[in-house]
Amino acid sequence: MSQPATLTTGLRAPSGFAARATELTKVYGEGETRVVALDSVSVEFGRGRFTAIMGPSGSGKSTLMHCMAGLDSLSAGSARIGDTELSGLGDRQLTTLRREKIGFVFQAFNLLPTLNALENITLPMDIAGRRPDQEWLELIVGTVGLAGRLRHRPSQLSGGQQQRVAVARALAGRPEIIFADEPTGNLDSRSGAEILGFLRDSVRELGQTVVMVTHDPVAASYADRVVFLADGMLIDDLPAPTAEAVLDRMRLFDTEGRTS
Ligand SMILES: Nc1ncnc2c1ncn2[C@@H]1O[C@H](COP(=O)(O)OP(=O)(O)OP(=O)(O)O)[C@@H](O)[C@H]1O
Repeated sequence: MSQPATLTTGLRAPSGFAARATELTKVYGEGETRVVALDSVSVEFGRGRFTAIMGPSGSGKSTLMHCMAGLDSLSAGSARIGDTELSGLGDRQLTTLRREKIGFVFQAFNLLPTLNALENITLPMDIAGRRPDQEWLELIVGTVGLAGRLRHRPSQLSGGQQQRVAVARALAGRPEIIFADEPTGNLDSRSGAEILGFLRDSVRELGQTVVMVTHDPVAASYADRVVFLADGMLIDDLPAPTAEAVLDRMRLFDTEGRTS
C-alpha cells in the first residue's frame, strides 16, 4: 500500500519486523499449579502491518502480548521490539522501552479521569519529557475526530470517544508498535467499527504497526493477517482475513478438537 510521504515522516519505512518472538516460552507456577501459557512460540509482526491474535480463552493471547510488550518476563526464548532484545532488560529499562517504543490501547480505555482529552493524549510524552509534534498531534486528533472534544474529561465523553482518546494517545508518540488488547470489547458495534477503522487507517495511511488481541472475527477482519493460538502454541496464520474465513478457521479448529 503506497503511503503519502508527509504522513510517514518520522516513522520507519514499513519493512522488516517491528516485533519478533523466537521460541518464546512462558510458564506460570510450579508443581501442580504449573501452566505452560506459551510453548515455544515464534512469530514476527511486520512493520507497517495490522496483525490480529485470536484463539480460545486461555490459549495464551494476553500472555503473548504482555511478554512482547515487556509487561511480563519470559521463561525461555527471545522477544524483540525492533532491535531491542527484551529478555536481558531490567525493570527500569523495560519501563523506558514501553514509554519510547510502545503504544497501548486497552479494553477499559485506561484514561486518567482528572485530565482532559488533550492532556491524556500527551501524557506519555509529558512523562518522557518529549515535546509533542504539533502538526502530527493535529493530524491524529483530526483523524480520530476529537477536535471539538479536547477540553472534555473522560467522564464527559462516550465510551467510543474515550477509546478514540486512547487511540490518539497510543499514536501520538509514533511508537514502534501499538498493542491493542480487545480494544472494542466495551463498545457498541458502531463505535467499535470506528475504532477498528482508525487502527486500520493508522496502519495504511500513517505507516503504524498494530497488533491486536481479539475474540471477534469481524474485528479480526480489519487486520492484514490473523495468527491463531491454541494451548500456548501458534497453530495457524491467515493472510488477508475476511470475517467468514476467520469463522471457518475457528470452526475447523473446533471440529479438530483443538479448542476449548
Ligand atoms: N499470572 C498468571 N498466573 C498463573 N497462570 C496464568 C497467569 N496468567 C495467565 N495464566 C494462565 O496462562 C494461560 C494463558 O492465559 P492468557 O490470559 O494468556 O490466555 P488468553 O488467550 O488471553 O485468554 P482470554 O481470552 O480468556 O483472555 C491460561 O491457562 C491462564 O490461566
